[in-house]
Amino acid sequence: MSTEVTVKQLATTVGIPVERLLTQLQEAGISAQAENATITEGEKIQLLQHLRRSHGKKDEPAEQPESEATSVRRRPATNDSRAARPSRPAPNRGAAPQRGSAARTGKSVNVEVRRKRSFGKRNTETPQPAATVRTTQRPEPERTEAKGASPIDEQRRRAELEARRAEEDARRLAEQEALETRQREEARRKAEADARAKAEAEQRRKAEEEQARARAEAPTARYEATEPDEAMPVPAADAGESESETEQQRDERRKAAKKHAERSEKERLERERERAEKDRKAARKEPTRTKKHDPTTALEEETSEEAVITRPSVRRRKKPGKPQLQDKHGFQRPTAPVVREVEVPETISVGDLAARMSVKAGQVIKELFKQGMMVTINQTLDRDTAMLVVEEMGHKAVEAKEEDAEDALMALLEEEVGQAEAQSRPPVVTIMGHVDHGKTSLLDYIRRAKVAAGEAGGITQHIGAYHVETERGTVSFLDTPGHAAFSAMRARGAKATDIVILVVAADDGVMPQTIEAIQHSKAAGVPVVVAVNKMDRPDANPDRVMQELTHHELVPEEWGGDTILVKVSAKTGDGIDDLLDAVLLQSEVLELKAPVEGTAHGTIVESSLEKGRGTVATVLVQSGTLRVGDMIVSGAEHGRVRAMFDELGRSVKSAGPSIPVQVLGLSGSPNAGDDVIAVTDEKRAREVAELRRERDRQTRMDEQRGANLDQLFSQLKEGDLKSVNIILKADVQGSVEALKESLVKLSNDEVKVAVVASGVGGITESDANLAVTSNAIVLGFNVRADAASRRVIEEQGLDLRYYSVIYELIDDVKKAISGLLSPIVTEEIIGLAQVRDVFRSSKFGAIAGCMVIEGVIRRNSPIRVLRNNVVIYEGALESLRRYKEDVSEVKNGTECGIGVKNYNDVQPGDQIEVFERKERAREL
Ligand SMILES: Nc1nc2c(ncn2[C@@H]2O[C@H](COP(=O)(O)OP(=O)(O)OP(=O)(O)O)[C@@H](O)[C@H]2O)c(=O)[nH]1
Repeated sequence: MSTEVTVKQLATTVGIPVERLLTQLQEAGISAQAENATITEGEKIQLLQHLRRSHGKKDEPAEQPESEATSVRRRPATNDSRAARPSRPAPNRGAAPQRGSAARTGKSVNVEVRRKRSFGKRNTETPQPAATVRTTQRPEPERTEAKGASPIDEQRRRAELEARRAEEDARRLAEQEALETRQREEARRKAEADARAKAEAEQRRKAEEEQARARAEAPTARYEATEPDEAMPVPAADAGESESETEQQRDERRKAAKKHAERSEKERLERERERAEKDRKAARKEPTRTKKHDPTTALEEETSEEAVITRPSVRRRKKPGKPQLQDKHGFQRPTAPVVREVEVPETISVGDLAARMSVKAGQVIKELFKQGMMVTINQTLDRDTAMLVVEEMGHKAVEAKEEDAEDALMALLEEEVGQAEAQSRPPVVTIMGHVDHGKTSLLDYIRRAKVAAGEAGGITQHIGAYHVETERGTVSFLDTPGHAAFSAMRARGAKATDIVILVVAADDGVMPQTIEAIQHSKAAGVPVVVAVNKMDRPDANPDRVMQELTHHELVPEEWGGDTILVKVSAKTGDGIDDLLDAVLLQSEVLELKAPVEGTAHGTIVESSLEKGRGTVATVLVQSGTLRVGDMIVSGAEHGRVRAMFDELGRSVKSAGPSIPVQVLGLSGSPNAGDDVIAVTDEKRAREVAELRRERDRQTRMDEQRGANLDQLFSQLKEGDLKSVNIILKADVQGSVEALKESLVKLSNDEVKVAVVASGVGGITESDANLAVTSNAIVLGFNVRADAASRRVIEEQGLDLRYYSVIYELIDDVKKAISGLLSPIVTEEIIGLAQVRDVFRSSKFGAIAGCMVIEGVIRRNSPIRVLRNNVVIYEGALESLRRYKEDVSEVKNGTECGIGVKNYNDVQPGDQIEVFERKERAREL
């Protein structure tokens, strides 16, 4: 590496004009005439020495001891009276360590300052250390003795200036060298890169040429094959063929290569552009996501999390969308009809049913129209109709199992009963038997009260319940008219009876209703205790009774069977204690138990509406304890227990298991056999009651429709089949149930008996209208038709009949449908009197001051007392007076005084009906 520089370069380095440098060179004796003349290293030193000399500096030998780092020391000694201060080092010099030796003699201080300059570091850093070293080897007048203030200072300043300049020169030279080196290095690298690029291009071109040649012609290929290892001279080898052709080919190849390069470049640029675009998008998303994750506030964080969570989910949803779209054109209509399983609740609206079948409501309406029903979209359908529609429309209908308020209540009750501790309870006994075999007399004897005597026709009509305390224990009795009410209660799911006492008159033996009673008892799984009654009668034949009973699988114990049989007389009371013993023994065998504490649960034995008292329901408590103030739900009714009475009319506060009580407070009359449940919550009671009411309404509608359909059926399809439609009203629910059951059973192969409607209370206009539409006979049992209904009945020519004896009513219907239309004795009302006031007479008791409003009142005719169109008493007249005179009859529109025999409870507002038994032809 040469260290020679031109004059111009040196002038530039030193920072002086070229002319001046040339002059200085000439002065120094260096022969450099032009600016591009070279100056050697030696000449540089020569110039330097000349310059120093020209500035009056002491000439120092050029040869200094060689060292990597030259130290220049200065030891200025002063005898300054003041404290000597170290001289300030030049800014571009390294900090020199100061070492002061403080030798104080009197007031004078000797200060020695030593400076040290080091160039070693720069030398090592510089790529060309030789030049630098040489430059730094310049002898400098560093050691100067201070002699006198002014010349010494001047000399030092000059020396320092000179040194600085020399140093500057050296630095510039070093920098120049470094710059040159860098430039040379760069040039070299560039040359190498160019050469490499050229070689690569040449190589590429050669490869392309080879390929082209290989494709083009074989001779060329052969030619090339002769000189395979000559890479660069290939074009020259081509020149051997034809110069112009080669040139042309080369141009073409070049063009092709260029095109190819351009295409490659274009593709590359395209790829880069795409990549850049992708990166740009990613960069755009990235800050958003990081921003969302930035938890500056809790709310923001939450929001951002939501966004982060929802965003991919949206994408996820979107992704599968694409194939779906692609597949869309492949959609095909289903080839087979879709059959759905439709759950049908108890009631459902047309609209809801359509929705469950996934069809339009119009289709359901159309279907129903086809079946003869005009409905609207909001109309409610019962389950049967809805299921029929579902099946008709080709779907599968299943009954929906719904957990409604009633189910929930029942579940709760079962749970409570299951948890409560069960205790022994009294047996509940039902007395059954044939007519007049002595059921009422037996119960009466047991209760020590005379009830039988006052009953109309000598037959039990009201279904009651009583409990009696005997010396041997408590027994509760249900007094029912035969087995009809018993079976009606059973039909409602009530199992109120534990033991049946089957009364068989010893003088009469087993009769048809005795057999029916046995069958009902067996069907219910209730054990039977036989009471062979009327043993006091001389013609009593208990053996015959036992004999007949064995035909019906009741074998008495004394004959080796397991049936307890007790011979009694309701008249004399003989054997009654034995009968009660037998009942209690049977109950012990049955181990009857029920929880005493907890929610009360029972059964309605009977219920009726009484003026001033509202609904009066006889409830048999079966488990728990019913208390006054309890909220109860019974059938479709509910209410709070206002008061409770026992069978003797005494007010009671509570009733435990197996105890019957009369309950006041229900919202309406429930049916015999309906359950009674005490609930804590009135809301729940109302819900359950409403649910059941709606169900009952639907059932009634079905019943009505069924009756009409039957009639239609009998008229249109089977001309031979006759249907007798009946509307039945009675004074108490028990009678309604018993009559209904008996009437329906009268149906035979030729005639069908249908009870279109039935209920408790007087016959109303609505009943009459229903009778018109359903072409029904109206039967009143101990009830009467009000004025409005009578008008309708007369206008329409309907058949209205009143009865006060169950078996008369049933027999009438029975005989009528059996074709026994022989004239029979019937009742005919001949007069009606309205009670205006009641007077007390010492001789006759209560005397009713009346106005005859219909017909005629006759002295010797039987009468009935009506209150709110319900018969409350039946008997005879004690007295009939007009102006204190006894008269035999009083006509319509006349006032009179009536005394009722053995009855003193007549009240103003009551009606007294006078009737006669007349013989007339059957109309049924
Ligand atoms: N001699 C005698 N007569 C009796 C006895 N038990 C009942 N009677 C009479 O038999 C008749 C009918 O008695 P009831 O008690 O009304 O018979 P019932 O079975 O209740 O009749 P229904 O209510 O119509 O089912 C009455 O006249 C009673 O006086 C008895 O043990 N001996």
